[in-house]
Amino acid sequence: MLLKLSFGTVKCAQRLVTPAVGKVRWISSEMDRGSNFFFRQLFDTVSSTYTYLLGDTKSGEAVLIDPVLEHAERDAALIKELGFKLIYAMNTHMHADHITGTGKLKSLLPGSKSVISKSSGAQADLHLFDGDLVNFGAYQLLATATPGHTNGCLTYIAHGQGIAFTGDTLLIRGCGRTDFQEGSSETLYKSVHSKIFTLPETYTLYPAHDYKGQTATTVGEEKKYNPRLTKSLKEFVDIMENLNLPYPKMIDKAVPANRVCGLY
Ligand SMILES: N[C@@H](CCC(=O)N[C@@H](CSS)C(=O)NCC(=O)O)C(=O)O
Ligand SMILES: [Fe+2]
Repeated sequence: MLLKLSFGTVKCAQRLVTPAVGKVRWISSEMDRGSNFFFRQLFDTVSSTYTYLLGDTKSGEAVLIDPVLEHAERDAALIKELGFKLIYAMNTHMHADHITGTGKLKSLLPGSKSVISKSSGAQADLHLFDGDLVNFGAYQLLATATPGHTNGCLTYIAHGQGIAFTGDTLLIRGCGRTDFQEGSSETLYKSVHSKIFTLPETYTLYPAHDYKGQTATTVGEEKKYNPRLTKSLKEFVDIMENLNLPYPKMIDKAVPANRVCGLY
């Protein structure tokens, strides 16, 4: 099933336009400074969560991936300041360690819609299925099902930019744990090997968390250096069974809240 999500053309905000060239230069993308693709990585120090703002500086349409409730005002202010119109507040999955900001952002930025996978079991304005395309301006994210950490985990791939947002499926030199929600080490291993490690090695990967201060990785690096996912399936399952991680402090509050976009 291919669901195309798109909004009508949105007029470029006045202050984003450089009259001489008719497009934005001063908030250029970190991906490709010659394009209209805008990228910004934001961070929550409490849960070590990365939030990503992506936008089309020409149309003004933007999406936000994995916003955190406590930073909804920060994110909304940045979006407004830059002249973007948020069309989708999206989650890679139903988080267990923090409450999503998608519900609050809908009221801070009227017109935006919350988005998550159908198989997450969470409420949202739009439910995604594997293979759906999320359009914002001239750009697209391909929603790719990568279950294992949870049933509903999606990796959002921007093939045009050679980047992907892996949520908790693949972390830098790590991966999401599989000992709660609908976790399955076998499923996660298959997801990574079939959907992420098959991408071009130059693709940059942006995870939902990092606990050591790193910001991004590449497919090639993880295929070579990931200490868990370079192993055989059997060794991987054994590693995952022996992680002995403490339960996320917020899990009992976060999961019920995230079933309803953080509005509880
Ligand atoms: N200590 C943190 C939770 C840390 C944690 O469990 N992180 C998750 C991603 S958030 S669901 C994870 O999958 N970690 C894998 C790993 O190897 O660290 C807290 O209490 O919130
Ligand atoms: Fe998670």
